[in-house]
Amino acid sequence: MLNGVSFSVGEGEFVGLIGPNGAGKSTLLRAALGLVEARGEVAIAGQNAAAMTARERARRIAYLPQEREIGWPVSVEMVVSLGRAPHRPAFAGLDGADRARIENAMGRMELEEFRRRPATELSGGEKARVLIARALAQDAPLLLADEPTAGLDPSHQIALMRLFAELAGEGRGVVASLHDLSLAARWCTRLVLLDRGSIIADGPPREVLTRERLRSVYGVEAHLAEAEGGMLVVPLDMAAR
Ligand SMILES: Nc1ncnc2c1ncn2[C@@H]1O[C@H](COP(=O)(O)OP(=O)(O)OP(=O)(O)O)[C@@H](O)[C@H]1O
Repeated sequence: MLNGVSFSVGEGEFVGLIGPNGAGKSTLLRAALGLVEARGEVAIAGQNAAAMTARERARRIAYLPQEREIGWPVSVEMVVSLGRAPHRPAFAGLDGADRARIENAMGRMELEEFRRRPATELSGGEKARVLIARALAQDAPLLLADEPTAGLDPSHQIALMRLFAELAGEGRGVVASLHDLSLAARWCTRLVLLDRGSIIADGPPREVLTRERLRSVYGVEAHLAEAEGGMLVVPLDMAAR
């Protein structure tokens, strides 16, 4: 459940949605997509999202769900190409521009060598990259990603955060829920901290991530440090109750 949550994402912002398990991060992303009933209004570029068709919304918002299941043993290339569906008339084939976007998305996620493999036969992290590539192929101005780094190795985690920062730099809005606070602090332009369905803090990473907040919201003692490229947040132990 969310209580009176209100926030907006501007072009060029890479927002990290952080907070403990059950804080409401997924619910907030799903409410923005109209997947859960929400009292209130979701506007995209000033237009009411509830009044849009699913196709119209999908052209404006790409979504990476938390679940990484791929139901059918279709090829990686086929899964990624589904990202173009909202842009094509029903039953129409892919045109050159669609193919270029699919290739670009697969290249960015380093999936070329997997293109003919059944997506169901990949490892957990590889599947995650396929689903991220599908969301990239959707080429929407707003990208909502639910725990996009879950299951990725350190190199692919950094590559993903770098890519999302680049997408924001190109003028898109990116919102990603994250549990790795160092990744969030180093790559996001802004953090929104949720706890029990409410926004506790919203601002630049250094302002949001304080030792006191990590103690009161996450219940952990953490070491905060500066390192090359930004802040480090290392949870050390449970906070004393
Ligand atoms: N379909 C649902 N029906 C009822 N309650 C739900 C449903 N989905 C989630 N909730 C509840 O809403 C709250 C927020 O859940 P949500 O999945 O948004 O948390 P989260 O911050 O994404 O957590 P996590 O870090 O564990 O993924 C939780 O208390 C959860 O039990």
